[in-house]
Amino acid sequence: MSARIYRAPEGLQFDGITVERGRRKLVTDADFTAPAGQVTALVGPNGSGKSTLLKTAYRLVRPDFGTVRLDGEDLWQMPRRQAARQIAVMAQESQTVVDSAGMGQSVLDIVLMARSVHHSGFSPDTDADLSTVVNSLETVQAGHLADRGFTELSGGEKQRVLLARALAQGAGTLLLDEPTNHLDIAFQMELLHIVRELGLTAIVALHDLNLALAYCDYAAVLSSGRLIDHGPVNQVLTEAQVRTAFGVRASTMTLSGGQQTRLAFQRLEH
Ligand SMILES: Nc1ncnc2c1ncn2[C@@H]1O[C@H](COP(=O)(O)OP(=O)(O)OP(=O)(O)O)[C@@H](O)[C@H]1O
Repeated sequence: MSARIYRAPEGLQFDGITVERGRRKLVTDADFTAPAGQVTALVGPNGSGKSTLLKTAYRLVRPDFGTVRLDGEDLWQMPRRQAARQIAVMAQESQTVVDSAGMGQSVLDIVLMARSVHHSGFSPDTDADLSTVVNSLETVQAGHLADRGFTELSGGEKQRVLLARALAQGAGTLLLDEPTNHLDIAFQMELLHIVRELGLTAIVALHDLNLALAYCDYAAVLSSGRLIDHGPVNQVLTEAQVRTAFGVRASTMTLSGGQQTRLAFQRLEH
């Protein structure tokens, strides 16, 4: 199947990205642009390469081939701090990393750390930093957690704080790897609503295809490390594509007088 390639003049562009480990290709020649100011869902079965592809954009995994560009500029050629000012991340491992680094630290301290990318050396936090942090916590309805210790929070509370931390970084691009883990259904929807309302360039790795349909503008589908489709979410997350990518029977339902679609799933009988 040929992938529909949408190229935007600006945004986050993956240009022929290949990641290898030994003789194995984890991602093969991935080629798409997450358009500026839009939310792109990155979907695909377990192990299809979603996290690996996102890691090439937040500079945890250097691509063996290809280039990741932000608004035309090669991300891997930028100074680290410049890249960090432009791209904020909420990764799957963020909870563990912050848990071990944040022993004894308050939520406020944890979120304030995100502002360090705007400081040179050890310059102190400013009132503007504090106000950004308080606003970010309030945006994710976690203002009441500010004085609590991070490690004592529930999984869902930690996810909210990590989203606040990503927002407090003040970057124009957000990368969220399965951000709805641990969240109750109301806050799963709230989180994606918040992300969409921000108007930033965002890529969100998601397993829930209905959340992708409800809150994302675009979708990119990975299967065995290859990008098999990309485009407007309603044109990509179809019954046929779900069957191809996930081996699952999907039936489309329409909502809001036909304006929106959702999917119901059934196991394929072999
Ligand atoms: N450092 C590594 N060395 C070797 N293989 C790796 C490494 N990191 C990931 N992989 C493999 O690469 C493949 C893609 O992994 P990745 O985590 O990117 O998938 P994913 O689509 O995010 O999966 P999931 O939905 O389960 O989180 C998997 O088979 C994984 O085992």
